[in-house]
Amino acid sequence: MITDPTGSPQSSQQPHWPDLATLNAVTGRLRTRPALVPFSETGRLRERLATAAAGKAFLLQGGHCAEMFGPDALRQVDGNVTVLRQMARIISYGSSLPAITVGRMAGQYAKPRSRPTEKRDGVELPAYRGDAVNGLGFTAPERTPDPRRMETAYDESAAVLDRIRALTARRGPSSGEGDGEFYVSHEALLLDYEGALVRTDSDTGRRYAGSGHMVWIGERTRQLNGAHVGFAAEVANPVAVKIGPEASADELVALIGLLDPNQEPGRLTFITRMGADRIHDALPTLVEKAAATGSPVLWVCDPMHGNTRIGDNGAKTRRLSDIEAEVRSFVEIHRALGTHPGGVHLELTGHYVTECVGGSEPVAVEDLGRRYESACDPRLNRSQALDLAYSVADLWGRGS
Ligand SMILES: O=C[C@H](O)[C@H](O)COP(=O)(O)O
Ligand SMILES: C=C(OP(=O)(O)O)C(=O)O
Repeated sequence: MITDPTGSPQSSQQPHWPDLATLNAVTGRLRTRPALVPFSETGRLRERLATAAAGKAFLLQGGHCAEMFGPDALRQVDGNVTVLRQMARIISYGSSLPAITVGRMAGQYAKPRSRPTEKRDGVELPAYRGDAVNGLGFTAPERTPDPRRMETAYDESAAVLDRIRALTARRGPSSGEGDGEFYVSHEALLLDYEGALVRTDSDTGRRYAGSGHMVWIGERTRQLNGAHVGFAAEVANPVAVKIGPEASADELVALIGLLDPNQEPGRLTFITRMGADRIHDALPTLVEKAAATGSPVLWVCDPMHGNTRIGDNGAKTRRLSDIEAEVRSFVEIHRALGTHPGGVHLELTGHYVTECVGGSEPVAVEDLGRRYESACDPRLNRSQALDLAYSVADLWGRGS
């Protein structure tokens, strides 16, 4: 696991809020706000994911690496929803499986970082940790964590959800089955925010993360005794855990015991992010040992996070060919083991950016500086995302 140099193992990757009085006031106000998503929708997503775990549906999860605040970001929602729905149709058609579409949207405002600070020209400042924590601008005031940003994150999430609902409202009998269904997810990283938005369903008495339909725990925060796993264990949402190449089978078995002790289909997803060059060594044992527990876990491939490289200009990039290779290996491994490859988890945008290399409208290494707009990690642009959707449709279609 990637260790965290900044926080205690109990609650790693948390900001050092300088103003605790404001923090308490903000979390107090957040506790009075309604959940952002209805419990009924969250429950329905769990049912949908159960079908994916059984090999009868496909999970398409994707969106920005880091969502940002403001009108530009809100305008980009349309492009992201459109590309995800286009991908879902391509994949569904090619694989003959219904696609469950889940945005990395309406809450993806907090980022784990490899290093607590960033240095430029001899100046060292706190690293950007997502708009819910601090600003991207490289100045001391911008980079100082500000708890009031968590309230903005709530308001921005609500605005994004409104826009998604407007875009996905059924338009009549010609709209395909499931077209009105679009779910949202994000990394449950910022415990002050997530904790303040837990709500109890008075009908069932179950506790839900009210910040989104599905939440995941990142590779850097999945410590078995950590606060993030503890948080996920307490809520009834579908939860996912990112699994990198250093994970041990014992850790996965322990995560199953902690997060899905009753082995309920649709509850737990493992999102594996191994890297194209490591997946063949790392994944098979993990899948075999987890499957041996009888767990109905849903296996999803994130082919982005294990394939990040640093380009000549110092910026992070990813090659579409590596991304496709990891997805191909993921499918081959699951097919060989008799388990189900359940879907993909992607960083993408519906807009034309030049952050990842390759594709049928190729982005070359020399193009990377042209439209590199991500606040954190490189995303597939619309054309690359559609290229990948065709490869995925072909891979899943061959096995059906
Ligand atoms: O999106 C994921 C992580 O936040 C990201 O990969 C960490 O990036 P860093 O290594 O630049 O901190
Ligand atoms: C940080 C992320 O991934 P990981 O935890 O797999 O590194 C992410 O998906 O934003």
